[in-house]
Amino acid sequence: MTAVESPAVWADGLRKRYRRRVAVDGVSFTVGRGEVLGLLGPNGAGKTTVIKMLLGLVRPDAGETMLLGRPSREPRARVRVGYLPELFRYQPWLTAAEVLRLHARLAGTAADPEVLGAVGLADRADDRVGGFSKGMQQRLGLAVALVARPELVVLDEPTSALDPIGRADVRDLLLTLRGRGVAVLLNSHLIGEVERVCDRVVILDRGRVAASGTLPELLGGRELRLHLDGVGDAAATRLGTVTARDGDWWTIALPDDVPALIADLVGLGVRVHAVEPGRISLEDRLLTILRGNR
Ligand SMILES: Nc1ncnc2c1ncn2[C@@H]1O[C@H](COP(=O)(O)OP(=O)(O)OP(=O)(O)O)[C@@H](O)[C@H]1O
Repeated sequence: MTAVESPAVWADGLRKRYRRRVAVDGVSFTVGRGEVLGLLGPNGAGKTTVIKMLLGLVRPDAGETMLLGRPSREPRARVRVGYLPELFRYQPWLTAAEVLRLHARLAGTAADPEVLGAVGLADRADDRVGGFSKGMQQRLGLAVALVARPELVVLDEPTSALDPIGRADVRDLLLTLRGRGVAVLLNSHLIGEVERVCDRVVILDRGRVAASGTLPELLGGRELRLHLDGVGDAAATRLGTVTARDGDWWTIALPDDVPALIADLVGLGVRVHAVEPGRISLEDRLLTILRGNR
């Protein structure tokens, strides 16, 4: 496998323990070139620890990681990787342009001149970072992640300080990056954001992968939504696996034979007002997975 064909991220069997607390317990996943992968999970699930192990900032107790076809521990693997940490702070006495030049120099390249414009800071290039709002600092952090024209961008909560327009800008930016073949690993609690931009999702819970797949695999077409009244015990049993219920709306696992189900429900005295394909939200899916995991 050449470096070009290899996935942007390859992680196999990652484990990390802090004293007696197991933070990450056998996590494996890949991020393809040009793919946007969302890392989701509750507080303390191990997302940031996984990201830090990938980037060589935390040493795994076990497991292997490759970035862009090279072992992550090699500094050369990280040259084409942009990273926005969860907690970011830049030298307050430097201007935005100086911060970018510094980071480009550290990466051994020239700064991409378009990057401040891409994060909406073109007119603040010569202002000192100490005078930036939190959201502006986060935008600068994104610019830092992109300044060396990376092939992989790792973003840990990139929009936590941003207003709704800033979030929409970041979504557009991620889609532009994907269009250029840049891979993105996105850790975010903003599930709507993940649902809009990610091709694939890995859900971590208590240090393990609780579920993973493309959005259609996780959400699409495998459920049916029914608006029903008069559902007695026999009809409820006939419905099979109920994944969600909101008053008279029932969401069930997609049965093999929908017309047969409807005929049986009518036969059991149920009034069927509506039947529609169910595509549940990622948030509902996440909650179902996490609750099932308790
Ligand atoms: N440096 C550390 N020392 C001790 N424990 C740590 C350290 N870093 C992380 N942990 C523990 O590892 C677990 C996973 O933490 P991590 O920060 O990876 O979670 P997360 O999924 O990113 O959470 P959040 O969504 O709250 O940011 C937690 O129980 C945390 O307390």
